Amino acid sequence: MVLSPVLGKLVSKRVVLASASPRRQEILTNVGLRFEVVPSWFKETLEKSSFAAPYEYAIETAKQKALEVANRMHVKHLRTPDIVIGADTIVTVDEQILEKPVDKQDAYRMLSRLSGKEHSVFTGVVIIHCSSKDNQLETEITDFYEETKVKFSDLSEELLWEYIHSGEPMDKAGGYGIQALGGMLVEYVHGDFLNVVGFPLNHFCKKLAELYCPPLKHTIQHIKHDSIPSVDTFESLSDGESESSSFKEHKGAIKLDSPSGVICNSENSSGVRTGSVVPLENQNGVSDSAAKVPSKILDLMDGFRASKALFVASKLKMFDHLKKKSPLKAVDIANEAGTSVCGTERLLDACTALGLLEKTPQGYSNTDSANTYLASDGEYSLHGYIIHSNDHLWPLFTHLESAVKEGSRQNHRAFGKKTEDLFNDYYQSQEVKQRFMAAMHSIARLTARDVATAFDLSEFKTACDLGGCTGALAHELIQIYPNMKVTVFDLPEVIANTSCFQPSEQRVASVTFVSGNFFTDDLPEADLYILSRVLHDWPDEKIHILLKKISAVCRPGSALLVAETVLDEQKIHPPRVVLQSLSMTEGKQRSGSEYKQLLEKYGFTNTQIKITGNLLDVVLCFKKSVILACTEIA
Ligand SMILES: O=c1[nH]cc([C@@H]2O[C@H](COP(=O)(O)OP(=O)(O)OP(=O)(O)O)[C@@H](O)[C@H]2O)c(=O)[nH]1
Repeated sequence: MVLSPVLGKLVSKRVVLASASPRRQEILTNVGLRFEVVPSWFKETLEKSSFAAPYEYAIETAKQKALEVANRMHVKHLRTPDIVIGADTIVTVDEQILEKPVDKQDAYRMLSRLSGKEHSVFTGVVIIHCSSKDNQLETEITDFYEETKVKFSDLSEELLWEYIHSGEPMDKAGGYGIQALGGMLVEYVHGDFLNVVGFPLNHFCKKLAELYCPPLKHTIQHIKHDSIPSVDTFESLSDGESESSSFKEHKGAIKLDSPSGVICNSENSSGVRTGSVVPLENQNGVSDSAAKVPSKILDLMDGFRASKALFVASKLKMFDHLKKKSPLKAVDIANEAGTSVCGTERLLDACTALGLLEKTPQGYSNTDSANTYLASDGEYSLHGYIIHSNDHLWPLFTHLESAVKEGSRQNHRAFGKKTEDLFNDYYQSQEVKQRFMAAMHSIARLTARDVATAFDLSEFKTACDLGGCTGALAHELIQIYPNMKVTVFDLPEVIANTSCFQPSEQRVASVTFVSGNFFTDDLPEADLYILSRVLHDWPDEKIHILLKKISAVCRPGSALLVAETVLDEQKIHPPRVVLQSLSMTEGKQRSGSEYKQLLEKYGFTNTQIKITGNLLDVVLCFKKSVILACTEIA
């Protein structure tokens, strides 16, 4: 797949499309980009005459649309998006800019102007990279435009009005949709067809390639030729390893002596310095191998060190110490944590190199995201899940080779216990139980907003979160839907331990905790059943029992909401989830069509899937074929 190097880099980013245009959503979905849709509230009212060229107007409008969304998300939500994409399409004819018609007369005015003539369609696109510094939104803006020429045939009055009465022109720039009925008006198209439809995909992909996988430029002067041609076609992206610098285009600067040649340093997208060794004997000529710095492979090789550094710093509560007081010197943190000064200093430097801490002559401080996600007390802290990763997943993954050879989970090797015993263990040992619940709570807090708002659930008066653990999602649901009452149904051992996870100002009456086993006990009544991060963990036989039970208690019109990460149809994205499968649980991760098929088997139809671009995606389906309109919340 030629797109994979770019998509691979975007997969862990929160990408937002600031557009309500269903065409833009479809075009970007078709290439496999994962994104959220947050339509812009910016009104397209810029003064056209103040722009020297029409494309400048389109770019500026696209920019304002995207900035409005970036600012709104930054202020309203805790997670600033990483990338916001905005676009604006206009038509120009006789030096006039045409946008969407406001009514049928306006559509008539536009289309009769276009009749028998060639016109231009411009789409301005902006890609905004966002970050948050001291709670301020920082942006880096890349923009471009594309022009396509379109010629209409002579349109008779009759044809014009027939087309206008079809209703198609109303939400389209210039008053026509080239991809549908409006295609009959067109004599020829010169340029990118999708640009007319609303999004110049080809130019966009090239721009992403420039930003994320730029060609590796030799910075060593005595090499005569570049051994890699510059990337000016999208096709040349197929080499997943030729990625070496970030969208800020860091130029290599440092030359180091090496026994085998010269090391030319540059920075890759994660800011990590990489070096390419150029054999001395090739320095007067072209060396193919010299240009290929396998930075991705090097990063993968070193990934375990980074994970473990994060785990240990979390376990030793370093982010907590620094949240209470900063900057702190290594010696102060070592005293607090009861660790060696030299070891602590190395760990703190490693965390700084990984972008988790900041280092100044006064000492170390947390970054904003360390304060939010790594300190253990934050509302959205991932501390619980990090400790679970260290204490439970890490030992399992050290036995990955055996897991692959034997095709089974390695609990016996990692913990000296069989899977069944270990599962029971979660609910026997208080410490393990709390650790597991804290891990589940971490993820549930972080994902609850996305899950609760993926669809408009306001028509459901009662919901039951099966395996809802600490009730994190339930509390989010009642915040967003004040008329909803939610029952959290989980094992008695879990329910008995939920008190320490409850929000301080909860509306007690709206969330009820009920103990039970969803495989064997009666399920509480509800209009909406929820299975969040449940299905991927269980083998088919168990899923059969569970879905059969839910289907049996669901009244027609009731719904089932499944929150899981939905794999792409090839089942290779997102990589985080593909890697999760290596834990070798008896369950499995599924693609959208697999979820749809599975749910249909149990009488659930009208399946809608919302890819949130975040940790969890959401599938909503309804019992029997009752059609209920569920609109997405922006
Ligand atoms: O042939 C076609 N030409 C144009 C379109 C659609 O027209 C609109 C253009 O409007 P705009 O750029 O302002 O975008 P909006 O739809 O208002 O969405 P935003 O939220 O992004 O402002 C666009 O939807 C094109 O797809 C067409 O479909 N065919």
